[in-house]
Amino acid sequence: MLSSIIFLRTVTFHKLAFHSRFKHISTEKSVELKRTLSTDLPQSAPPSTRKSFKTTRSKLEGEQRDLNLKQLKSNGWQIVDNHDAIKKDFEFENFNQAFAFMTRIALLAEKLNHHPEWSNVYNKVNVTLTTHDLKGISTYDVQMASFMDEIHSLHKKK
Ligand SMILES: C[C@H](O)[C@H](O)[C@H]1CNC2=NC(N)=NC(=O)C2=N1
Repeated sequence: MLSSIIFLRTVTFHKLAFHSRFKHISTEKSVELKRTLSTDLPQSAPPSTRKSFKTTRSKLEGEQRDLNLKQLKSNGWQIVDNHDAIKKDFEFENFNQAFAFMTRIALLAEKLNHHPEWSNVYNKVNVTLTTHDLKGISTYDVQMASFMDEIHSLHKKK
């Protein structure tokens, strides 16, 4: 009788110890993972871009197009001749940083169902953005470009 009580107390103690240790790690890790994988723009991003992911997808035309392309050009984006797209080459400290950038963008691409045309060689990522369904540059391309510039500013070559 006594031995079974001692046995049960021991088992209970180890269970509680395991749970609290595992729970601590999982909470900490899950918070870190959430932050790393977030597709929300960092707090440093201009408030306007943070809200813009809620907008619908529409092809840029007229004055809206001119204003947005002017802003993108000032951030180093170029218009691709022969097809309505924007492009930019990003450089990072190393491959790890380049891949971390691509991982963040990939999560946004899946969230928006809007995917970049891109290539990566070591610490460089070359990006072209256009909206195939609309055969041109859309609001999603502008939002993705802004997000790329914001994430690049966190990882870029010092
Ligand atoms: C079927 C799928 O939803 C569509 O092809 C999506 C996927 N990702 C996309 N990405 C881009 N850049 N343009 C699109 O038009 C597009 N369309």
